[in-house]
Amino acid sequence: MEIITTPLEGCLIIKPAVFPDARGYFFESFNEERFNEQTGLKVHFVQDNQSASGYGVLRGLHYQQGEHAQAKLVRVISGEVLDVAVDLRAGSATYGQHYSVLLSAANKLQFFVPRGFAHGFVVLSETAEFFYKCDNYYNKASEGGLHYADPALNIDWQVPADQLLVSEKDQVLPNLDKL
Ligand SMILES: Cc1cn([C@H]2C[C@H](O)[C@@H](COP(=O)(O)OP(=O)(O)O[C@H]3O[C@@H](C)C(=O)[C@@H](O)[C@H]3O)O2)c(=O)[nH]c1=O
Repeated sequence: MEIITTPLEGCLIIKPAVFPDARGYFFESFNEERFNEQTGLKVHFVQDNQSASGYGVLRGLHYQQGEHAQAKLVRVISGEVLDVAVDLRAGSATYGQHYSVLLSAANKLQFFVPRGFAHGFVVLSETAEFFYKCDNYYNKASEGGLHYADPALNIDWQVPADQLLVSEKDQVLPNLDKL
């Protein structure tokens, strides 16, 4: 497993060690001891989530506030998505900046998004199944979000605007300057 740092401190790309053979492939999709040893973190995930979406579905940008904040380890089981993290850590040198990474069933990359970030993704393939671990439980009352098309974020979602499918909840999320 390889850890690749990104320009946003704490956001990490994880490249698993894959063992292909005549039958197919094998890899450890998560090993807590190895993950914490190689990242230097002490993360303990308590909830796994999975969603399925069609082309152009954009989920985000989401976070949970305060004591309910979540770090996420995300990956794609089928298809391909553009995954995005936005730095919302007060006082961070990269506050308001985002990082995007292509995650697919083919590249098997995982993306670690620390607490203090908003997270979202858009589906680039016909369909995609998305799987992620969270280090804190879902808490509806503490949900927060940021509008995906906020000009201040300037995120290139790689899907034409008229082909995006966004939930009603996500369509009315505020821009960064209203947080
Ligand atoms: C996130 C979540 C949702 N739900 C419920 C609430 C709702 O009825 C239904 C769908 O919820 P949402 O519309 O919020 O699902 P979705 O838009 O897929 O939300 C997710 O988006 C990505 C980008 C993230 O980063 C996640 O943390 C999460 O916020 O599932 C849970 O029961 N547990 C959970 O952990």
